[in-house]
Amino acid sequence: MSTPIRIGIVTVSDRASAGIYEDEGGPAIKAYLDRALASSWAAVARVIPDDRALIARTLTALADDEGCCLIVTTGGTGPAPRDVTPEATEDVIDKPMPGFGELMRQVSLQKVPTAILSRQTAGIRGKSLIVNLPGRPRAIAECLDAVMPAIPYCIDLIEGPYLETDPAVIVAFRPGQKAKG
Ligand SMILES: Nc1ncnc2c1ncn2[C@@H]1O[C@H](COP(=O)(O)OP(=O)(O)OP(=O)(O)O)[C@@H](O)[C@H]1O
Ligand SMILES: Nc1nc2c(c(=O)[nH]1)N[C@H]1C(S)=C(S)[C@@H](COP(=O)(O)O)O[C@H]1N2
Repeated sequence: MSTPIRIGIVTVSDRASAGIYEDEGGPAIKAYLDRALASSWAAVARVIPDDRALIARTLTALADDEGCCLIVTTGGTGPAPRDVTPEATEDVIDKPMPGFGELMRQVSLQKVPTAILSRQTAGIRGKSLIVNLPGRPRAIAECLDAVMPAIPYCIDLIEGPYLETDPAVIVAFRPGQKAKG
């Protein structure tokens, strides 16, 4: 039996982690991936406060111990004093992938002028791709729609599992391969 594809979902929010409000971000990422992915996969979800060392430890554990090929974070990307998700991401990655943040800010700017306030980034740790999303739950689909087409091929390149998407939702682009569907 092949190992199931594991994807980390990390909500970074002081208030959601304290139970002051219900986390909508993590479930929105899971719902998005359930729609977009045709491969069977399992979510490894965490809800944690905006603490740089804890975020870094959580990302490391999901990549190294839980074997997640993709880790999507939500929250903590802005300019506020406690927003440190990009710093924690940079603490643990071997390789930055700046195109993700650039593209997500560009598409988000079509939706909201404050898109430039997000410092969201991405990078590779071992065989894991880490992608930051802003905290507002509605930002999740706005950002993932933009970067999702490139994610399966990125995971191929880092020798992760072969991720299939539902082409009715997202067409995965793999250079040299005809689009399916
Ligand atoms: N996980 C979440 N679930 C539901 N709503 C959220 C979540 N994260 C953020 N939001 C909403 O988006 C707004 C902006 O998110 P942001 O990440 O800036 O929160 P924040 O002000 O840093 O506070 P916190 O870290 O306590 O979520 C929040 O005020 C909240 O209304
Ligand atoms: N697509 C999208 N991007 C967005 C937003 C949004 O609503 N949609 N909110 C912006 C706002 S208001 C902020 S402050 C920054 C940082 O948000 P965070 O600190 O919750 O990560 O993301 C920005 N990017």
